[in-house]
Amino acid sequence: MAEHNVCVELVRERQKCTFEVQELIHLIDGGITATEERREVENVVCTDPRIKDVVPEEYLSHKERYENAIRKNCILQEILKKYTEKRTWDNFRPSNKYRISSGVVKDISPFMLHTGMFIPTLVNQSDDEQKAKWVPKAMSMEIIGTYAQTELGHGSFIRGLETTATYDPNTEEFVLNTPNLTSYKWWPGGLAHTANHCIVVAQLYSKGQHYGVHPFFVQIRDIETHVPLPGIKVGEIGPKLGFQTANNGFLGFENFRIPRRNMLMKNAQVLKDGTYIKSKNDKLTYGTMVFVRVIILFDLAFELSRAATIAVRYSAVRHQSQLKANEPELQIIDYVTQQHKLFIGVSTSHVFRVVGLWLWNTYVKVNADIGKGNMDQLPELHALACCLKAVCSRDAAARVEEFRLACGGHGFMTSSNLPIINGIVSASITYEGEFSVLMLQTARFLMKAWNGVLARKTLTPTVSYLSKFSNSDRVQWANTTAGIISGFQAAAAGKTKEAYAAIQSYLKPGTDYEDAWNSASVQLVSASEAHCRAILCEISWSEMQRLSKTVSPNLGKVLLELAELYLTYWSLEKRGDLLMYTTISTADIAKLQARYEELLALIRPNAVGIVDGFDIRDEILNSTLGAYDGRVYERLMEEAKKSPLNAEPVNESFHKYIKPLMLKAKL
Ligand SMILES: CCC/C=C/C(=O)SCCNC(=O)CCNC(=O)[C@H](O)C(C)(C)COP(=O)([O-])OP(=O)([O-])OC[C@H]1O[C@@H](n2cnc3c(N)ncnc32)[C@H](O)[C@@H]1OP(=O)([O-])[O-]
Ligand SMILES: Cc1cc2nc3c(=O)[nH]c(=O)nc-3n(C[C@H](O)[C@H](O)[C@H](O)COP(=O)(O)OP(=O)(O)OC[C@H]3O[C@@H](n4cnc5c(N)ncnc54)[C@H](O)[C@@H]3O)c2cc1C
Repeated sequence: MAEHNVCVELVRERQKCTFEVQELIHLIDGGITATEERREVENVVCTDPRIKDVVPEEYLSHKERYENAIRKNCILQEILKKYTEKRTWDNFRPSNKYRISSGVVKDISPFMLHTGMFIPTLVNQSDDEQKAKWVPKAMSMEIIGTYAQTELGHGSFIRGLETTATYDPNTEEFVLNTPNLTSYKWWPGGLAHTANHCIVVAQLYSKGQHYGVHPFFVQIRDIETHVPLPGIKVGEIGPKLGFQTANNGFLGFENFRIPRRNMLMKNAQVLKDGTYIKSKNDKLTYGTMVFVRVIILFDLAFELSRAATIAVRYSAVRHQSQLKANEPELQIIDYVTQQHKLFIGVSTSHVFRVVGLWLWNTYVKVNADIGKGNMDQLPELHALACCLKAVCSRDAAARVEEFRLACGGHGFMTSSNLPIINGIVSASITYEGEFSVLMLQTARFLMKAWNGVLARKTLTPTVSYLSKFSNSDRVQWANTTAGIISGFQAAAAGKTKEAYAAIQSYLKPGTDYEDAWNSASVQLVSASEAHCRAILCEISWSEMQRLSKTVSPNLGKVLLELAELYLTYWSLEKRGDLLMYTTISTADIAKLQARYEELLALIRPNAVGIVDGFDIRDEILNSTLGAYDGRVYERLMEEAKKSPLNAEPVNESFHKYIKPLMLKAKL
């Protein structure tokens, strides 16, 4: 980046920085080589002239926008081939390399579900023979797929799906049907006009018996002509709050036949004669969702880092109002209320990344155990993935909205990119398991764990703290990071105990457990949230502490400040809980508040350096407000001039409508 074009405010901010930004970049990427590899890919893609839009995508019609997204994503796939030649799914791990997609289209890629869910499902749910047949074709994009589970009538309640796959032993085929309107698949990304294959989750019937939902590999369009195959009704579901280029679709089947071996058979099988062989655990069918819930934490960390970069750089460039008479207007980043809006979002991005890595490692370990036939840790992984996905997506959406508000009016401009990021992040609260639904899954686990506490059993690692805080005494508070973590655990234990007690109190004679559960469900969600916050605080603090020891003292100090800010911010937010479940006093809270303000001041001089550490190229930020050089006003005007309305000084609607209206007014 040419430093001479950079605005004076950002030059000054960068001079103030107390740590080596490159070191932070390498830490986030996972090493120097990873940074170099990522930058190489980004450089090749972002400098390809075919990728640059002449007309910004938001001015295109819905149809043009999709076509443009497809054109550019095909170029991306072509370029990426060179870099992913040696890649097999076995060596997959979350990486910053994949964020290049945001440098190609501002909104979501129509191929997102192909890589994000179609391939992972083929890899994790097919038997070896199926894998060998399908995975290479999917990896090379010889076939393009999606994941079709949700229907018009059911999304959360998977057992309620209505699409049927009925086995016909005479032809050794499954017959797929969507018997009514509500059984139409609805939502899958890329399903409408992009994919020629999909994983269809359908109710399995064989020999007159119903065996629940199972995944099937289904070709829906002709490979050559792309025309939907006979018996397939497919189309697009229309514009949404975001995800405009994701090509979400609907899909119906009318006696559509697929070979028996198109049922994904790693876990359960249907033999030629229709005999059903049960899976070791029927929840393994839900495996792709667990995988994606884990990966979502990295996506959220990335989207937060984009929004943070935009809002922090803009706040350093923007001047507004005088703090003291006769003095220049302040950079808005110097208002402490602005720092309060910004820095927690910056720190949250780091927290999600490090907790995401911890969750990923847990996922890999549990999956390896499952491979050896040991399912013991699956419930704990499921409970963790559910609450972390739910809480982190909701927090990320709140932080992105705060970043948008922190940019005042300009944050409302599409050209700031904050509205598009907002759409992307808010969708994640709903997809892959809706917030409350997932929180209640974790609550189920917590209720079982509380039964374990009462029976004095040894609990699994992530809930073992419940035993420690099982009595009614308020926990001794200490104004230290260890004290804060312990306070959050005490709150989680207290809320778990109360939700458990609430269920018991609703369980009067004649009341079903399910009704009592429903009556207590607000408290159950609250217990899940508290449990999740305890995990976020404990894991992020221990991980950031560990990382701080692997870097230079200057960077280590910054990492710890960010981690402590996160803990302190949430202690203040949740002071009510802490007052209920610990001995925290108003004087302790005042000390926390003072420390929080101290941390804002400590982070302030490094704020621009810290977001530079996310190392997000301008083409990936896509923002008039957040570019590296800080030329905010020039960019806003340049982008405004691209409005098609500015192509002519007088729009024809004046002569057609406004002038006649004015003339009529004269009469
Ligand atoms: C880019 C955008 C892409 C988006 C894509 C999508 O959105 S794709 C679409 C994404 N769609 C969604 O995400 C839909 C969200 N909905 C769901 O995932 C499920 O319907 C459900 C989990 C809510 C309920 O399922 P259910 O009615 O079958 O279950 P139940 O409540 O009766 O519990 C029975 C037992 O099973 C356990 N268990 C459950 N799941 C798992 C698991 N994954 N692993 C392990 N275990 C699991 C549970 O803990 C319980 O154990 P317990 O306590 O008895 O020991
Ligand atoms: C942008 C986007 C992309 C998507 N992509 C895909 C895709 O590629 N493939 C795919 O298959 N699906 C996809 N989906 C669908 C998505 O997975 C579902 O929308 C999601 O799982 C929620 O289900 P639902 O829409 O049926 O909501 P509902 O379940 O109808 O939720 C409505 C309300 O009911 C409440 N509710 C429901 N059940 C319970 C309960 N048991 N207890 C308490 N409250 C409850 C919810 O909390 C919510 O407040 C996508 C959705 C979006 C928004």
